[in-house]
Amino acid sequence: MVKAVVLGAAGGIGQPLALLLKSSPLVDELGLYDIVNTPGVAADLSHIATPAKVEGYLPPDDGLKKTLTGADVVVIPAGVPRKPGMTRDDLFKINAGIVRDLATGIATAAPKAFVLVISNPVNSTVPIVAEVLKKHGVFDPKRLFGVTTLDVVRASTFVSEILGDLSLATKVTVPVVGGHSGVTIVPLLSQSSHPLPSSFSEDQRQALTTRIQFGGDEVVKAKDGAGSATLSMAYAGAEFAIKVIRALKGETGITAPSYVHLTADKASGDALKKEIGKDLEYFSAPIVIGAEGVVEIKPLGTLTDFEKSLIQAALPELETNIEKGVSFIGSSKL
Ligand SMILES: NC(=O)c1ccc[n+]([C@@H]2O[C@H](COP(=O)([O-])OP(=O)(O)OC[C@H]3O[C@@H](n4cnc5c(N)ncnc54)[C@H](O)[C@@H]3O)[C@@H](O)[C@H]2O)c1
Ligand SMILES: O=C(O)C[C@H](O)C(=O)O
Repeated sequence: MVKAVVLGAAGGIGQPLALLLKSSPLVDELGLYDIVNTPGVAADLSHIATPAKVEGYLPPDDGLKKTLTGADVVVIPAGVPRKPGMTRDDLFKINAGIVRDLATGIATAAPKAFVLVISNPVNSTVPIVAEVLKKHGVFDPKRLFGVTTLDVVRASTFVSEILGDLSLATKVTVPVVGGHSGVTIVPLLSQSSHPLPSSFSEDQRQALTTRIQFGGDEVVKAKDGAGSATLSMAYAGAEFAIKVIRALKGETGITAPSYVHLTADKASGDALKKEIGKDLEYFSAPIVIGAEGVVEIKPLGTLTDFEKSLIQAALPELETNIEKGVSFIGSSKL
């Protein structure tokens, strides 16, 4: 039996994500929580002829606790999205408190659940969840995941566009490492499963890298004040959540990208710190997931000089973002 929960389930990401989870035969129970509209979303989804039993709760009457009780996987897309001109870090002011409060609920009602954080700024919200769980004495770094799948989905799509064959998009894999904001998003195009054409110039490589790093801004601009990526994020979030559920159910060797605490697997986490030359607490990389959570953080491997420079450019911002999340909980009363 697998119970999946979406916190922020009535939102732009939450609704299509809940739909995709309800569509999966791997989900037996689906708990939906938001500050608005979840009874309606749950009633609507509950008519779909798939096995998952759906329930929706609002804050009154211990709604968060009721949603989380028995959860195996909790996905968090709660919080405000960007408008044009904003950075993800600009969302910290509002989203940090939302994520803190939801993490407090998880710490008490579902301390063993796998927690998948979508809310931005991911580089800081993941540390916030970790610090809350630590304060409650229930932090297991193997079970906490920042969702960076959308960066990898974008890289697959953009590379397959360049290869002139969108049908390749589901087959092309490009590791994207670092974090989830601007320059902290580091695509490793040299490791693409489908190499770029040999005629591809350095300028084109730079432009493609920038497009992957700032893909989110493309959507924010196109939505023109109405929010950021929701549908592609729901697709990516469901892809990641389903992989986690398959691992929970005992499937081995599942690999997925995620922004994780580097003690989640000490040996490979330490090796990665050596590769990047910095003692960072969190980093995004392809990871192997098992029934207990993170099994291994994959090494970056051989990088081009350009990719090495991208990693170096990412580190200061990542460090600042992590510290901001950690100190927010350090100073807050739970
Ligand atoms: N990790 C990624 O790759 C990625 C991609 C896209 C968007 N995001 C982020 O996801 C978040 C949500 O984006 P969206 O477009 O769905 O926004 P949205 O405004 O459409 O939906 C957010 C939902 O969160 C709910 N919410 C607010 N406070 C809450 C609380 N305390 N408890 C429960 N629910 C609460 C709102 O009622 C709303 O339904 C944003 O922070 C956005 O930046 C991350
Ligand atoms: O760009 C955003 O603010 C949303 C999300 O992080 C994305 O990458 O699309």
